[in-house]
Amino acid sequence: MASVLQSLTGNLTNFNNINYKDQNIYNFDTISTLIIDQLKSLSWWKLLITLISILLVWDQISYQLNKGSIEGPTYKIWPIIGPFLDSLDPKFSGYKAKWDSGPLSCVSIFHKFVVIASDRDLSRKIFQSPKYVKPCVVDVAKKILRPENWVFLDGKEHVDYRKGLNGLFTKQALNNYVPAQEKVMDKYLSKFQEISKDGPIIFFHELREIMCGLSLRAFCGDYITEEQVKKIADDYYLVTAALELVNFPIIIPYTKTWYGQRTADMAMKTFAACSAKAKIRVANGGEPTCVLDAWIKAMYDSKAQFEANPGSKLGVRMFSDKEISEAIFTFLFASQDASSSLACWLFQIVSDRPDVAQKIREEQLNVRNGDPTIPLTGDLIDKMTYTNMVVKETLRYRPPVIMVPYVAKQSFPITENYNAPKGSMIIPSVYPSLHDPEAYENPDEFIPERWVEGSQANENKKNWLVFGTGPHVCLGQTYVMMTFTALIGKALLYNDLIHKITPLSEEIKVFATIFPQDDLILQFKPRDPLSV
Ligand code: HEM
Repeated sequence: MASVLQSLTGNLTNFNNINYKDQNIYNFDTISTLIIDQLKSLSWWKLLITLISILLVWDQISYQLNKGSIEGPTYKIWPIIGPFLDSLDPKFSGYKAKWDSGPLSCVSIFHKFVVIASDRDLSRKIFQSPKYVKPCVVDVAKKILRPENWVFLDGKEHVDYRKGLNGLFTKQALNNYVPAQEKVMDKYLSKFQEISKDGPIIFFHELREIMCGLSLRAFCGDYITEEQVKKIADDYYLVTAALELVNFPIIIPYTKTWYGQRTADMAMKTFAACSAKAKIRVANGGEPTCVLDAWIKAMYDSKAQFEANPGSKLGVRMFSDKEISEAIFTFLFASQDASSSLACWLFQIVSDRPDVAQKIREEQLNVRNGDPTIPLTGDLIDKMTYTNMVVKETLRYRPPVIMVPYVAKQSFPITENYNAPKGSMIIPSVYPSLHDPEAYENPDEFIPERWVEGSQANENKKNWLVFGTGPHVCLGQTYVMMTFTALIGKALLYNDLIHKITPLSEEIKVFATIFPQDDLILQFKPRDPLSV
């Protein structure tokens, strides 16, 4: 290294010693010639080492320039790559250390400069600044989700498209999907009893499967077959793996991204076929029972209104089966990991707290007037106030999405003193706001009662960043509250949940979202739903 520096500084010193004035060589051509001559005089390996040295110095300088006054390592400890190796196996403790280091902190990985906001108001500002930021997706996402997919729209185009989707996830629309979802719940809850009859087993994969089943029934109703649901549920983790933040941007056969793309293509083909069937059924007057029906009905209704009144504005245009299938895939993509995370924590938390489980059971029987066989409806779920608070507290205590990556479209003045450079990744964090002692007393304790109406937690609405905020706020948040309230209620009515607690149960594993490190070892033991 010493010889490298000598060679580098030696050549630069020679260059400086030239008396330009005397030789009257101010012009650019002459200087360029000089540099080329100097470089020519180097052997190839000296040249290579010189270039590498320049790159290393530039890497550190550009890091300093981007970092400015915010928290972060004083210099890049690992030149060029930065903490790349850590990012291959992200640790929750690493994120926590970053949040604790200051309201804004940074890291630099290869050429990517990353700014992390831990402060509530700065995080909100980022979420709500579509002028400066847009959601950041890994390069390969456009290939897997397809470049024309709506999730890549930005600004007004995104807002307009979103307007057409919001109606599919309102409470009123969701009520129509509940009966199909209840069938999925019943089927899987029986299966859970069966597969764990000999004692607690790992439930991580089982819960991912039921989540996929619930979503796909809500999205595609009975147009999708059991086998198709099973196939997509089994293979979906390949998409998650392909879309990890650190992944190779080119799709090479038999690599993670290739398997991910194949799975996505297979799922979209299935959804396109479901859409074609739904179009026929809805055209024949079928009432909506799933997202596909509701969307297609909105298209037909708009078309009919427009034809009756040609001067009017077309509300919802007709979408092709391909476009619909891509959008449905994004719903699955957005929901699958976060819902699976919530499912794991929710089942773990209620299993470990018999008092909470008991209160849920009492409420479940009460809202059904003592008849556990009463079918689920939106109105019934509305009455499950305590169960709903348990779901909400789980989302606060263990928020599935701990931070959301955005990218700066232009230099972004996040604070008076700090401008995040254009092209940097800017990450508003969710977790710290949800564990802020000023909003939530004893934030590291699980207290469902903190959500009673008028309470401090309920009043601190600005801290509730579980589903983001701003133009990209989660489309499925009402769906999440309804589905999980109904699911945990039914599960507890009909089962004793036995959790095998291990030293890793409360440790947090990061795999896109967060999970208990031991993957949740659980048993579903049948119980008489009438016994309280
Ligand atoms: C526990 C479950 C879930 C959590 C914690 C969650 C959380 C989030 C978060 C944090 C965002 C980013 C918001 C932002 O950038 O401001 C988001 C976006 C989104 N979520 Fe969810 N989500 C969940 C389930 C679902 C489900 C079930 C759906 C089903 C439709 C869904 C659909 C979406 C969509 C489509 C977006 C992108 C919206 C856009 O870009 O306009 N999510 N979600």
